[in-house]
Amino acid sequence: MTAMDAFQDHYPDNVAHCYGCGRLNPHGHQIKTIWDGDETVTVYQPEPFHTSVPGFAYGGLIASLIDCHSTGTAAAAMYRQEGRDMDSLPAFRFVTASLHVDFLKPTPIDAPVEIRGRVQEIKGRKVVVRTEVRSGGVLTARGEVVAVQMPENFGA
Ligand SMILES: CCCCCCCCCCCCCC(=O)SCCNC(=O)CCNC(=O)[C@H](O)C(C)(C)COP(=O)(O)OP(=O)(O)OC[C@H]1O[C@@H](n2cnc3c(N)ncnc32)[C@H](O)[C@@H]1OP(=O)(O)O
Repeated sequence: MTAMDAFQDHYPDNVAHCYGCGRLNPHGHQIKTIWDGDETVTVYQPEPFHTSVPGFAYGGLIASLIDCHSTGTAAAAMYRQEGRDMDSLPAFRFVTASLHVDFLKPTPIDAPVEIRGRVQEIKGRKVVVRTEVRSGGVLTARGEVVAVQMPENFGA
């Protein structure tokens, strides 16, 4: 896999500024998510400034990674279901309707974090994604996101 295979590299410029996943946001996490069979995978290295308790990552960072991993997974899953390339139009754009996180153990800050996602449900404009977060192979958090296709009048 090359970096250009990441879902986020296919986001149109007008939705590529998200703090978690936008490749055009120089201050953001710029996560990169790919397929691994029926699962999706993101690997992210926390920075020292993401600290909560010294030695461990801030929970908001973990939530943010789960969030954007899941909205990316939702878009990719919809393209896959339709048998379409992620660059094809019209674009499937998803926003977060609901984000649930269970923090099971502290997540070390000095090792890469791996997030794996699975699509639980696709129904109309809604995709439910479940995720597991691991550090050094240890499960530290679980997430569930309800992602909904962005309406034309988003924010109106
Ligand atoms: C190449 C790919 C391109 C990809 C582009 C990527 C873009 C990158 C962007 C990065 C983003 C990064 C992430 C971010 O940070 S996104 C920023 C944070 N999120 C927002 O600002 C979203 C704000 N909310 C809204 O705009 C609306 O509420 C939305 C659009 C979400 C739904 O309002 P809408 O009127 O459209 O929905 P509906 O009523 O027709 O319902 C539809 C279905 O959804 C279900 N539902 C709704 N709400 C909830 C809820 N709270 N819990 C559980 N389920 C909920 C509902 O039951 C129904 O399901 P069902 O009953 O049919 O089963």
